[in-house]
Amino acid sequence: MMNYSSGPPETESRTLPTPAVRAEGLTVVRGPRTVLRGLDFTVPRGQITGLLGPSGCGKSTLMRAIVGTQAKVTGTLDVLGLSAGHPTLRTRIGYVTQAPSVYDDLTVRQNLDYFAAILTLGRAASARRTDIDRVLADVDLTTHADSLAGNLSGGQRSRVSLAVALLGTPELLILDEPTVGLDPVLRRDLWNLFHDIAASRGATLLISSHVMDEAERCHRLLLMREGEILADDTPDALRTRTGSETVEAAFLHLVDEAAAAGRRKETAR
Ligand SMILES: Nc1ncnc2c1ncn2[C@@H]1O[C@H](COP(=O)(O)OP(=O)(O)OP(=O)(O)O)[C@@H](O)[C@H]1O
Repeated sequence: MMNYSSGPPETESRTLPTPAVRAEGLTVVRGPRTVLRGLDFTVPRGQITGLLGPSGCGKSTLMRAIVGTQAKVTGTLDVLGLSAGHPTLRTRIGYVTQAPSVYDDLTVRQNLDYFAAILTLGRAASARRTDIDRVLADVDLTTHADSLAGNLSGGQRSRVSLAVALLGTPELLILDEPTVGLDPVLRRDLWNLFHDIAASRGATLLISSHVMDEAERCHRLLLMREGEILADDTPDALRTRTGSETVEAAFLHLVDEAAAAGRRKETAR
């Protein structure tokens, strides 16, 4: 079983003053529904934190709140020591949504140049080119730089989206289900890339997934269900605490535990 719970990122997080994300009583209302209910958690710096839970539990909503694009957010939500949505966070956070934001009729390099120009208005083309060459190498797409995005495979398109997010050398990367629909080899390659990014530049990655086996690849986990955090721990600690072989079994154990606690509360009324 993979174990990413020890090593340099842990050491780094202990020496840095503030967590990458700190939430207290975080609540989000969407339409008539309270989608996130009073969440308390932190995301440590320099590590990969997996945000896992079933479809519809509120992962994307939480990510949007952290990035600052979600309305009706109450409670405390600090990101890199500032209030979520603070204008100076714009270049310090990279965000990849579920739908790859790539223009099919542009080449990979043209896509990156377009987003680089938006990110820092008025920047010289030669400076943009340096950044573009760097992120192309980061995601291993240098040889596809002049291919039309529309002709790329699903995994390659995901890597173009990731390259866009890496343009500003972000301290915090928020990746919403980046491996969905990819084959096992591409998924493994992308996870290796995420670990490279965390290790080589000390970046913090918050990665959502509803595939529980991806949990084993994270340093820490936030397990969510129905708008609440069920657990905030390392994969090892979760397995040990619940006496489970896998994070999936630990998750199911916690779901049963929460349901039993709910029933006890009802009976006591
Ligand atoms: N615009 C909206 N108005 C009202 N409710 C919404 C809106 N968008 C999403 N929701 C609800 O908010 C809840 C959380 O949605 P969210 O997309 O955050 O979940 P998720 O865990 O990311 O799901 P998935 O894994 O399927 O992407 C869902 O129950 C959804 O129906």
